[in-house]
Amino acid sequence: MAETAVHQAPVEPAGHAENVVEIKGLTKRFPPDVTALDGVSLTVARGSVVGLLGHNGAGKTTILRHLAGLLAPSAGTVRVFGRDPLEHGAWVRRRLGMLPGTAILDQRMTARENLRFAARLFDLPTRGLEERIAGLLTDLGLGDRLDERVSGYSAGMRQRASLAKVLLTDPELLLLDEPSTALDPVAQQELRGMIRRVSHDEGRTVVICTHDLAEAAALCDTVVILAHGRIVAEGNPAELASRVGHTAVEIELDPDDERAALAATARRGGPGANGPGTNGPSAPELEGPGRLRLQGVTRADVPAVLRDLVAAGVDVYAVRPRTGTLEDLYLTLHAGPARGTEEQP
Ligand SMILES: Nc1ncnc2c1ncn2[C@@H]1O[C@H](COP(=O)(O)OP(=O)(O)OP(=O)(O)O)[C@@H](O)[C@H]1O
Repeated sequence: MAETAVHQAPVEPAGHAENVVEIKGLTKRFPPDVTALDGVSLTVARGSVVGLLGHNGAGKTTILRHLAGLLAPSAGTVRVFGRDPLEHGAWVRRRLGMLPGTAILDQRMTARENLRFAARLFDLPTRGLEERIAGLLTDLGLGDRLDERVSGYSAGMRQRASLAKVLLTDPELLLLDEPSTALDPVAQQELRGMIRRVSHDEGRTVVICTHDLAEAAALCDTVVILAHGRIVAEGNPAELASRVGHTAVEIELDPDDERAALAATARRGGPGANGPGTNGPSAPELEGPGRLRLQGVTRADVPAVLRDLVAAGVDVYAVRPRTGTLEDLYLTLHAGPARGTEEQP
């Protein structure tokens, strides 16, 4: 995509602040009684890819809307390229590209026409524009479909054309709101590859909201897990997954012995057994016929677990420790109390 960048619009660079985004104590209340964000502090380093993860309603999109200067904080501060996006809305928006969850293409136009129209709205210079539009769409795999109406595109093609439109202004910061929702696995994979290219290869900073933990693990340098408008965990995906550690054990046994095995292992584990800050499920679970999973059990507990099983007359065929994943941490963190019932920090 580097060859298309030479035709970029002459926007004065945003400066070299190390953190492209700095959010401090951001709280957002919507009347009458919704607290969408509750004291969120977050920095996004230049060139990094940060994923915002969380259930529906956790506050992810509300963060993006503050970054784009579309919402005013109830409390706290937001800085993008060192400036307040409310005060310097046009300046900030000129340097960021937002792919919202909603459609941004006119279905009646072709992809090429959509980008030409956007270029006029953004007042981009016409010199080299046609080559840039064709180059962007080609780079995003739409080279042979440029002149087809968007209404005939698949969901994956529409998302790629939308990304091309967002990249038209050569933004330094990309805000992507669940870009691969509703895409099939192949289209998701393709879009992910393209996001990786425009972020890591081209050095853009990216904030991406996603429900897809595999996507977060594959794309993000840092993952921020939100629950009820607060950050509950933050770190790089591998580091976060390792917090869960080898705290689960999978036991293969005779399916006829499942009930006895559940009874024999029921007292193992317990709240907090998964490590500091976690309160995950600890009851034994059947993962499939003859496959029992014990959460909150470490390697050191295995001999005692086996003794219990043998005493209960259970035939054990195999015991495997299970490495923690980002998904384990996410599920563990979200097993916490519902909004409004949690303890205040
Ligand atoms: N304009 C608004 N008026 C009232 N409540 C709002 C408004 N915008 C968002 N909310 C509420 O704020 C909370 C956070 O919403 P937000 O859209 O940020 O969540 P999200 O994490 O992006 O969820 P999703 O994954 O469903 O997109 C929700 O309870 C939502 O209903």
